[in-house]
Amino acid sequence: MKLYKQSSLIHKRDNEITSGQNSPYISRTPKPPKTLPRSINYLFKEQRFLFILVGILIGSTFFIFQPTLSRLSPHETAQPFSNSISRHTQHFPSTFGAKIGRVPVEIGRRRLRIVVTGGAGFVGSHLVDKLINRGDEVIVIDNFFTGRKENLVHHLGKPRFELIRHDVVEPILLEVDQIYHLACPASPNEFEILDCVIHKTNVMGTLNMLGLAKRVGAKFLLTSTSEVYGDPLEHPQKETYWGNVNPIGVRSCYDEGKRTAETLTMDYHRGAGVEVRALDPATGKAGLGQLNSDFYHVCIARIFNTYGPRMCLDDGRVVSNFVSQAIRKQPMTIYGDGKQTRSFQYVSDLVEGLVALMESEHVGPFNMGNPGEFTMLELAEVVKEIIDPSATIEFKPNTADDPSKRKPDISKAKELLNWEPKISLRQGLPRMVSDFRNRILNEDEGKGMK
Ligand SMILES: O=c1ccn([C@@H]2O[C@H](COP(=O)(O)OP(=O)(O)O[C@H]3OC[C@@H](O)[C@H](O)[C@H]3O)[C@@H](O)[C@H]2O)c(=O)[nH]1
Repeated sequence: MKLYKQSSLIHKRDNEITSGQNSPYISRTPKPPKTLPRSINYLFKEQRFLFILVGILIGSTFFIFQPTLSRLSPHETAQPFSNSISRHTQHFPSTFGAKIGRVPVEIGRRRLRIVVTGGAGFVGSHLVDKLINRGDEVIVIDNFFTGRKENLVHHLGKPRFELIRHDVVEPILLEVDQIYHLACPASPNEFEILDCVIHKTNVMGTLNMLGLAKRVGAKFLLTSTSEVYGDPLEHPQKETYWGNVNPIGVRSCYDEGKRTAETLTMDYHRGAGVEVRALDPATGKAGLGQLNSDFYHVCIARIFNTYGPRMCLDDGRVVSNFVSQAIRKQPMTIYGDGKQTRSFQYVSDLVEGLVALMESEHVGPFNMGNPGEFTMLELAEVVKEIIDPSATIEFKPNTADDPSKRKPDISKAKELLNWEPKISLRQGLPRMVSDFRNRILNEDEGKGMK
């Protein structure tokens, strides 16, 4: 009863305030119609409605701009490769000022900082294109031994791109999430003249990049080669095949160098979770066990013969040689009897495979190549068909230890990475030919850029 009286008193006072002529609030608060329910009346009183509107406005402004802000400063909150598994997330293929969707933060993908060693080279520069286009930050390390600035000229000046002249045989410290390690001359032409350099690059360069990955907690991808199978006795080659390599031959700097690089990579991988015991100098006995808890996430791709735009015109590899020769109206040089086989993969297929591997949880090694197999005589016929039906061929002695056949078994990559090449030789060659024609026409190609 007493309560009822009090509440009716309050109610009465309320009515007095809202309806009293002398109240200081009266002139500012719009008078709600008497017929509205009490809760609506309450909303209109004392500018409550205005405050609610302002609150909604501030809240929605935050959600509109938050994805943009998180894209502009990703590394303050960087967790090493925590977001690298992103095949099902949305990418933002834009630089500053370009379209950035109004997407809730959880759906957006954090921008990664990625280093590509050998990024000014043929394969490296195509990989850089892919990473920049999907919205990541890319640092290229290249000593320009075989790489060319011209391959990256379209990225120079972009805020998400950096180019460092550096030889990977020297250590370097960079805060990155992923490392694609491609740096190494890869043409048999270079194997004989750069043998020590190639071996050193494969061993020291890989060690340095693995050390960097370990130190900053980055994921590491090694680009190895089909050359680890040597002159294979198994055909096609599966990843389980150990190879048939001459350890002291003219190609061994590359073959054995890459085999060592694979070994080092797996050593680092196996180092994760291993208990490390040091000898106690005082007692000479094993000291306290210390669990090596670092997570060395590595993966290995074994790359088969690859071709495409930006290959060096005269690097000595068979596809670039035949294409240049046919365009220049010179005879195509076939080494040996031309019956040796290779499988040729278009560069964009390889780039897709490398990215799929990096984004996966698999270590590999994975063969990456196009299983279509051609003799060199057949390849010459395809080049004739596409460039010049009147092109001629010329036989030359073959080089030592040349593998007699090679064709990848890619069932492992198909199954685990859901990857397989899409572009056939007849589809890919014309794309390379137009790039070669332009560069051959331009006599100063590359010279002014170095
Ligand atoms: O003008 C030429 C050049 C090469 N060839 C032959 O064509 C075949 C392929 O030779 P390439 O030099 O293109 O490539 P290779 O298969 O020998 O080595 C390549 O293997 C895989 C990659 O990792 C490396 O880029 C590279 O070492 C060889 O049998 C070679 O003797 C020619 O018949 N004529």
